[in-house]
Amino acid sequence: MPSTPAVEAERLHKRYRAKVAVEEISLSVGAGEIFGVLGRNGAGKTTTVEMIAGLRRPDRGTVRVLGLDVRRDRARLRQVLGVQLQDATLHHALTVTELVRLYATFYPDPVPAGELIESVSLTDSARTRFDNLSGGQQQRLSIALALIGRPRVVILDELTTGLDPEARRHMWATVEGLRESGVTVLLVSHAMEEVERLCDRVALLDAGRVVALDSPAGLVRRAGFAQRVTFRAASPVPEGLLEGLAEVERVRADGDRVTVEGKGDLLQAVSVALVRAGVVATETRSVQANLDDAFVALTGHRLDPEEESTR
Ligand SMILES: Nc1ncnc2c1ncn2[C@@H]1O[C@H](COP(=O)(O)OP(=O)(O)OP(=O)(O)O)[C@@H](O)[C@H]1O
Repeated sequence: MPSTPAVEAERLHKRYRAKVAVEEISLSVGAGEIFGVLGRNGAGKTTTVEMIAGLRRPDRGTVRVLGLDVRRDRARLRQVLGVQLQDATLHHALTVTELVRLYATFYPDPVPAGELIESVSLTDSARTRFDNLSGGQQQRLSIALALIGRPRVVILDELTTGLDPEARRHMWATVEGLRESGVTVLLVSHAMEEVERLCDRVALLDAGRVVALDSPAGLVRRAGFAQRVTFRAASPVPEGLLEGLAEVERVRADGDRVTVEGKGDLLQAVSVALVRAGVVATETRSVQANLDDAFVALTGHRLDPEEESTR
């Protein structure tokens, strides 16, 4: 990691009247990283990135972006930092091209309008008013506007909330393109799939604190979670057969339904052992532990409260 981090936030604290939104948060993001800030609604994600962007004053703590003090060096910050926040208030009566041209006037060397619009696949809608764009198109435009000044650091808040699967994949490709051009991305999300796919490292936030910070794979590992293979056995599984495999940590049987937890290539190990023992397995499923499982291990609750009762 280079000596000057792209983003360095130390011991941030923010209270709104009686409500402490951010208790104490410290983050250091390396240049060129895609860094995820993941947590449930209300965990303090938006407040944190607003303080990092210099848009909200922390009650305590400091923030530097590319070595700049975000409160004191605002003019210089504006030239290196692009921000796409939730509920961006844009001029709704302007067309895509008009908005891009307006924002271009804020920067010394803006990306040419046509190129920028093309990069977020809005060329066919260039003459459409903001109001008449779909949700996904509005999101893509707000990202384009965050990128117009060729920023070296970009903050994206709830990138794909409310988008359909195709628009979401499109947005992910846009972020992957940023990685290729060396831009540092701070990505706020409560969608673990998005974070797992895009981010080099992730800070898990809960109740205004960082509860864990690691690569997505590292977080899942640190939570001590296993892969699970489940199947129905047509005949009894010989005792000790699965327990003896190096990949297996735990075996549970409930009638003919067997659940095996373990590591490595568990599915293959279990399948081969069953075939060799002449046991026919049906309805075989393999599930890998994910960030949501890690979040449960660390905080005691799921990322998506609606899923709490269904898993
Ligand atoms: N301007 C405000 N005034 C009072 N309380 C606020 C304000 N902004 C946020 N809060 C509260 O502070 C807490 C953290 O909010 P914040 O928006 O930072 O969380 P978040 O993790 O980004 O959530 P979401 O995903 O819902 O945006 C929440 O309880 C929220 O209700």
